[in-house]
Amino acid sequence: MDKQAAYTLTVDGLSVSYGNFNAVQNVSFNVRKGEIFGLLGPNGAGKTSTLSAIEGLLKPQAGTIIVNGNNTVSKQLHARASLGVQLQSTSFQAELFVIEVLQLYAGIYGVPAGKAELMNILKEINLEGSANKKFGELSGGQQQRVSLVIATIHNPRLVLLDEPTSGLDPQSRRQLWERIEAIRERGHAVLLTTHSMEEAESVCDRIAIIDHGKVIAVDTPQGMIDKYKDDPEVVAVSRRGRITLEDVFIALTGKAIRS
Ligand SMILES: Nc1ncnc2c1ncn2[C@@H]1O[C@H](COP(=O)(O)OP(=O)(O)OP(=O)(O)O)[C@@H](O)[C@H]1O
Repeated sequence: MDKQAAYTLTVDGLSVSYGNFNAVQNVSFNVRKGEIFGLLGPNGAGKTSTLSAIEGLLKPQAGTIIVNGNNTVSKQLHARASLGVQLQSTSFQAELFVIEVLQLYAGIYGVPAGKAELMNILKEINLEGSANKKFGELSGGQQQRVSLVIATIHNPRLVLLDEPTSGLDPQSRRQLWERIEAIRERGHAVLLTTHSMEEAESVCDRIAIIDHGKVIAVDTPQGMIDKYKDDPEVVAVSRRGRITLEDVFIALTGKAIRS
């Protein structure tokens, strides 16, 4: 297998600007088939801008993005069809019943699922009892569970998740990790952003740390800990006597809170 075929996503030399401001600068990384890849970075680092460029919502100033073999510019529709994106819950119509939201998106993605199959999907996320509630009546975490199943309803090769577990209770977060791992088991890939170092260590096969629009490290979570564990700055920020991914992250990106 050639190298390119092993990758579900290739981002090469990506730059994104808003006016004169360069939010993403020459960012490159690959996500392999069957891999959960985490993009970590402080507030404003450029994570969402990177995801938006991969989704095709932002036009990059420079760089190439290949999704499942399709260039996002020259083969935009093919690239888009290989992608599942978790939408913010505010993107859904609050007045629709939950089952109708699923019906709507199954239709948009051309998934031939009848009511019984959609009810099964709701059962998987323990929301079968809410099928006839309005979407806007679900709690934030329940809405998030629905938005994840919608992102994966067409079985896409690459799923993009922007802070998928923020606001979820521990039970829902564990269930979501399991659903993300099930995507990997199908040989499909996940690119997620998170501020939870625990989440990155628990579910990500590899991570990239991005800061001020640039990738500063790419490795497995353990590989990153091993590489930096003796670095004096990492040791200095360590709080618990053993080096964690959070210690490495803070030492690499600095202690200052971002404006
Ligand atoms: N539409 C926009 N117009 C102008 N600047 C923007 C726009 N969207 C993002 N930015 C800026 O680009 C930078 C990167 O933002 P981005 O949302 O990609 O960061 P992020 O890493 O996702 O941050 P967070 O962790 O806070 O979600 C920030 O400085 C932000 O202010």
